[in-house]
Amino acid sequence: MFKNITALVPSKKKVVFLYAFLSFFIIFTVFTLGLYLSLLNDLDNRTNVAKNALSDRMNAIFTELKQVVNDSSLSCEKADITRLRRATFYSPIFKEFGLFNSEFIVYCSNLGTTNIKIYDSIASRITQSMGRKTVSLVNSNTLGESTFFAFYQRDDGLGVNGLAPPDKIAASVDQILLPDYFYELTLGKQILFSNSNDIDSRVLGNTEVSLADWSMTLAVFFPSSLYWRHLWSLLPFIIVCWVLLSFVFYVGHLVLVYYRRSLRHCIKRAIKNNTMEVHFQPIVSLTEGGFHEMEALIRWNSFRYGQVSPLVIVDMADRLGLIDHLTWMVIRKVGDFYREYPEQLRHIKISVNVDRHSLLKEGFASDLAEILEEYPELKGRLGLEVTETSVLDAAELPLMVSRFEHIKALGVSLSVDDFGTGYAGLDFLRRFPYDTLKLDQIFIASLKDDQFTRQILTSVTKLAKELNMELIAEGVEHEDQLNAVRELGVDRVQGYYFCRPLPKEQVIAWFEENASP
Ligand SMILES: Nc1nc2c(ncn2[C@@H]2O[C@H](COP(=O)(O)O[C@H]3[C@@H](O)[C@H](n4cnc5c(=O)[nH]c(N)nc54)O[C@@H]3COP(=O)(O)O)[C@@H](O)[C@H]2O)c(=O)[nH]1
Repeated sequence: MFKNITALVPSKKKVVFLYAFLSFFIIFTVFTLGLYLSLLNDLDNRTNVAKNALSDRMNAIFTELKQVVNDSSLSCEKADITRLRRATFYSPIFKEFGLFNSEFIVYCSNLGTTNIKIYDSIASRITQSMGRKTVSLVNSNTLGESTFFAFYQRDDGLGVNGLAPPDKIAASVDQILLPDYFYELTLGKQILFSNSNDIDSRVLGNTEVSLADWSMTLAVFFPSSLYWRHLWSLLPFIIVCWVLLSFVFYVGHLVLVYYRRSLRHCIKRAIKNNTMEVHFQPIVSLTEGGFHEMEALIRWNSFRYGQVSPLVIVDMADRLGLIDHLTWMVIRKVGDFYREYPEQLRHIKISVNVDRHSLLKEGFASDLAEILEEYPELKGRLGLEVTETSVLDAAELPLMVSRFEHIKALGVSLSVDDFGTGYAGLDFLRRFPYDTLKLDQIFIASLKDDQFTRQILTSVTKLAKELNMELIAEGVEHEDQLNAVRELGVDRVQGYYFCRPLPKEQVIAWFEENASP
């Protein structure tokens, strides 16, 4: 048995390993997934910032073009060329400026006089655009490759174009996205700038934004190398969190183990799992010389705490709000006892201890009625022993009387337990329709030698007889006590003198041994 139980309890090494594994799994999942989501979020944010920067750059480009055209005229004199050269020199973006007329002929550039016709497609885009501005990728004579051109035309037909290397446009995006992300900037269907061919690993995510005014699209890619780099840099932090979480789990485990081993938790579990036992103590009738009654008493042998006193069980059950559970458990066990030994218990009444506060509860009598339905063998044979542990207030008195009537109507008898130690006085007896009065063992112990106790018990016995109540003397341990009780005229006796509370099989054996021939 012990071997089996200890085999079920994991060793400290196993527990530590389990929590270390569990916390590693949690920390690893949280960090890997969290990092992935946060980088995706960063990708979106930075792409939007890059889009705004690109938009600002485009606005700056046209502010510059407007400045150039406002300083220019339709001539291409030396002074005009010098002005264009100076503008090129000071421009952070443009490498060349050209002036064009209303026929879209570029007649002057910072290199000198020219006569280049702007493509019709571009010319029509300029005329159709809002504010007469457009951008395009055109093959440049100067650079000998496809490059970026921006066009602006004033209302009077004088226009300016500016040539800029694509990387100057992309510089605004570079500052925001590099070195983490790769991107591709397209103008219409042509690629203006791209470093996506340099992607060194798998792409884990991508996002795309467009600047509709300029037909530009910015596609940004999130490479797995970025993810692994970040994860690697988080490693010390991951390890610290792993150790901390393992520690928290382990401490939580110790607290849980401590709680589960506490008496409070063990009692709670035993009541809920119905693992407590009930012992039975016979009550002997002196005149009839037999026994027709027993008291059911809770017993619990805890694996951890050994034999636990019923006083502790009852007190704890009360504090845990499980006192009614306990009562129903005992009553059901009494019902099971009747079912198991129908013959031997045919004429035996069994009483169960009940907390007075339980009786006052609204649902008590109906719950009791349900149990009586479940166990018909209890009808007419079940008794409840109530200890008066506190004074009843004005509101409780009539309530208690009605509860008593309800319970008695179910065929259940009622006894005052421990009479003389609680709040049950003589006046109390007159008010409540108890069937039996149990004299507390403290009185029985001093009955033989104490004149005062004898006088009290004589009056109580007299009153009980007047009220038609049965009397039981509790705690009779010795013959002289038995004689004193007999002299008092008490008929029923419970005590170690006759029998201690016994498990069901033993009490049946005791009955069989002590049955009158
Ligand atoms: N609400 C519930 N209360 C219960 C239940 N089971 C028990 N109890 C109450 O716990 C108190 C202690 O009970 P226990 O230790 O079982 O003691 C009982 C007897 O064993 C003891 N007894 C009987 N004869 C003698 C004797 O000759 N000498 C001696 N020293 N003790 C003896 O008396 C106790 C019975 O008391 P009572 O109930 O007042 O008749 C006790 O208050 C129980 O009521 C339960 O299921 N529910």
